[in-house]
Amino acid sequence: MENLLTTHAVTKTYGKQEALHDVSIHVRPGEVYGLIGKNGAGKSTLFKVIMGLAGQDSGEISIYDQPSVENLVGRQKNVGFMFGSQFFPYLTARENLVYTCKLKGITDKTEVDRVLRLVELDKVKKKVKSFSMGMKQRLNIANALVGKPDLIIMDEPINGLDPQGIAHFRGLVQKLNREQEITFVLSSHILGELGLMASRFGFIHDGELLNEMDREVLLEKTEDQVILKVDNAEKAAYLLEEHLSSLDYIVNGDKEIILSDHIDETNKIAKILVDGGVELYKLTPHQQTLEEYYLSLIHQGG
Ligand SMILES: Nc1ncnc2c1ncn2[C@@H]1O[C@H](COP(=O)(O)OP(=O)(O)OP(=O)(O)O)[C@@H](O)[C@H]1O
Repeated sequence: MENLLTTHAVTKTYGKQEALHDVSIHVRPGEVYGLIGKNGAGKSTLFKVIMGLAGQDSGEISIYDQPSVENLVGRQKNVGFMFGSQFFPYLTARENLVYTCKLKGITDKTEVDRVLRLVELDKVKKKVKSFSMGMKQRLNIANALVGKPDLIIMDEPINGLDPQGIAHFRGLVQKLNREQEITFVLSSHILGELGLMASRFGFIHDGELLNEMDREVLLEKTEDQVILKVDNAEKAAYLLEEHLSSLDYIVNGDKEIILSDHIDETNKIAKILVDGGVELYKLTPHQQTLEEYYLSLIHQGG
């Protein structure tokens, strides 16, 4: 089986608003797939369509290489889904999970203990209302783990977590991925948050999938740059274009230029600018961040 989950050219409109346009994603078994897109990009809609909670206008969903149009119940059984927390605050984690088991028709009495142990909530007795955000998130994962799904989909799971909570969440996802062989699809509007966690990425923007790529490829794309602070960015750009070949740069405001090539020639660059009468305040080497790469991807439209 090459892909565990695929969407084939899925399109979905709400009235006149096209939330998804021809979206095809490919999630392979065993990977942690990060779906990245800013607010309103279509992430939640795609997950709802995958889970059968919203109908698509056209296109298909396949899970385990099976077109799942007819098999909605099977789809929901095989996939653990987290879409915001919907727990009873006055019940404990265990009591909430007993309820989930009932909803899913699971009669195995050991299932609640199994999932509580996996997320390290088995010793916690207090009610969910006094849980921290991090504990609620672990309960969310436990909830998705009920019934031993092979695939867990989580919409914006990192939203609201502090750095320690994010680190714990990351460790848990990686452990479940490795030891329980669970495939994850996680969405975020911040690439950096999933940068350390996901092995593959899909970038969605205005309802369209711009690109899918492995993490190694993504990391190669974050390139070395040089940032020039000058008194006149427009004039500096003109001078550099005149003296250097194949120049890749962005003028950022009136006083800044971000250069992506000729970065080993900083002496030459400084001389061109100074000789041309541009005042050079600062020249700083810079490693483009994942977030900056993502913004440039959106800017280019793919
Ligand atoms: N039930 C709905 N009725 C009408 N429009 C909707 C509905 N749900 C989503 N949309 C619209 O579809 C587009 C995609 O929304 P969606 O919620 O899927 O994006 P998202 O990437 O999950 O963003 P967010 O993180 O803000 O939820 C948006 O323009 C949104 O306004």
